[in-house]
Amino acid sequence: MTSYTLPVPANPPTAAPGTVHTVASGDLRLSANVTCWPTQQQLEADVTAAVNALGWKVERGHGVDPGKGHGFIDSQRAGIEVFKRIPADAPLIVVEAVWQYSHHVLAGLRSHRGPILIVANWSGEFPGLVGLLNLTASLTKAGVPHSALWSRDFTDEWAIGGLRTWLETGELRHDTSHVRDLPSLPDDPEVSLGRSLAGQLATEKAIIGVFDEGCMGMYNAIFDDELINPLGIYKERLSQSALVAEMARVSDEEARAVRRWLDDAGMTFHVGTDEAIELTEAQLLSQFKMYVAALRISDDYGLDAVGIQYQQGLKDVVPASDLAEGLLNNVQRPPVLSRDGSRELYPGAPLPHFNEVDEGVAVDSLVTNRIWTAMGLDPATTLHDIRWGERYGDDFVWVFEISGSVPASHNGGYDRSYSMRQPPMFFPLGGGTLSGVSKPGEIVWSRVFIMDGELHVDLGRGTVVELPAEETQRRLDATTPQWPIMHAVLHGVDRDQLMARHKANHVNVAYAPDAATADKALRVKAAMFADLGVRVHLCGEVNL
Ligand SMILES: C[C@H](O)[C@@H](O)[C@@H](O)C(=O)CO
Repeated sequence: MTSYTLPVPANPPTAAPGTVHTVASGDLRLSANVTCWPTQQQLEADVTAAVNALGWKVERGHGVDPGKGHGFIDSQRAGIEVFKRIPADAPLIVVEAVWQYSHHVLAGLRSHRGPILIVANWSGEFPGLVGLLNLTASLTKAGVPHSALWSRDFTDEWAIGGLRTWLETGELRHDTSHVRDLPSLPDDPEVSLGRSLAGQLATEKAIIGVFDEGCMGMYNAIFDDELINPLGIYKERLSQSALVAEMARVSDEEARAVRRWLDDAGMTFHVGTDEAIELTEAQLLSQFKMYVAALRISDDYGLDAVGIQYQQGLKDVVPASDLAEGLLNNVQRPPVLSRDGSRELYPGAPLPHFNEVDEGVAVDSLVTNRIWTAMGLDPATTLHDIRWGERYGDDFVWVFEISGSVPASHNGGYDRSYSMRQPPMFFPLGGGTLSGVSKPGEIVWSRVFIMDGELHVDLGRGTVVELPAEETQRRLDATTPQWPIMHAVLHGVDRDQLMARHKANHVNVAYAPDAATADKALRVKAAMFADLGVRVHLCGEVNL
């Protein structure tokens, strides 16, 4: 007998035959969970009907909290508690109609032994597909086997077939034949440029500034130092509190000068007076102070790229970081001087900004910035959420839609860019976007991700198409009208192939002036990443 207090072993529940368990991971923000709850209920009803029709029962792993007004797992702690009550060997479906924080369910999914399926509704209304892509990417980084499926309402043959396969075999494989490994590259001017830039980065090194790591549960977006240091990339860990402190040192006059510059450049600000639902002059002033402060701190630390998390803390202190982020990513931007007024900071160049401190985007933006600059191209780059998409004419046209800002050059300039108040359900203190419709043109798209403990990159080509104004508006209205939109057609990659393969909710894009130059830039990028030791995959039709 021992006198020590031993923990009482939990009595794990056993799986009932023919029963599928479901969970729903949610946002941390109550307002988002409450607003999106009816849509989630509809998706859960659709998925339950489909599973029942295949002869299986569905048991929801957690209840609805009437006090909160939703039934989402809304924290990591809540997720850990929910998973204690789910039989570890039962088939489990994570049902997502919303943007969700992957870490809410990661702990439970890591130790779950039964088959795991992540499903989302093919709808742009809320970022459920974006949530699915983050969770599958996070599980890929964590090495947790899983399958994924998406459908408008789970009544179509394709989705029902997929569901049946998963229920019968515990696994669902999709066609990813569009992906191939990079072949060895001939020594030509592009390959040689890629290799020299890789050599320079690895030896001279670069610093990415991270204002508070780990945004919105995006486990996939945290890149360990051990993985990025060999590329020559080092992190400077910064606190968002320091950003707020620096903002307080920026004068109103300096912030107003930023506004005057943007007004002169032709940008439109949709302002009002109601802080709760409209963009106000006070919100904008704060955002311009953040822009100046971010550049000053970046200069202090000698940063080569910077990322501001904004969520988990800063969203309750100051208006959105997006406007500052979009400005930083553009070559032409309001000048900012050092505190003593003696130097312009990062003159004539963007300071690559990686939204939501997505460190995969940080690595990519840095590499893109160097290649595009060396080739004499506009180095403005951004991430987008892979939000949704539909066919238009002969093409499947994606809605790439970042949650707040793009560099103005992607919209064709400041005079084609506008700022709207960020949606209150995600952004209680408001702040303006840097929005617009991305100009038609040729792009290189990419994603750096972690799989099997190594860095990988998917590279592909695409064309941004122009759609009639009413179709653009329909797509904006079907998603988040305040946010910047890109109508992207990916070359040789269909809808389901992208969804099945892409290991992130984010995709990086950069423009080239024509197809031949975009092909060349992609070749430089492939060569540079390969030389840095990143495993390069080509997706779809790529002219190497
Ligand atoms: C505001 C929302 O939470 C967005 O931030 C979310 O949909 C994303 O952008 C995820 O990348």
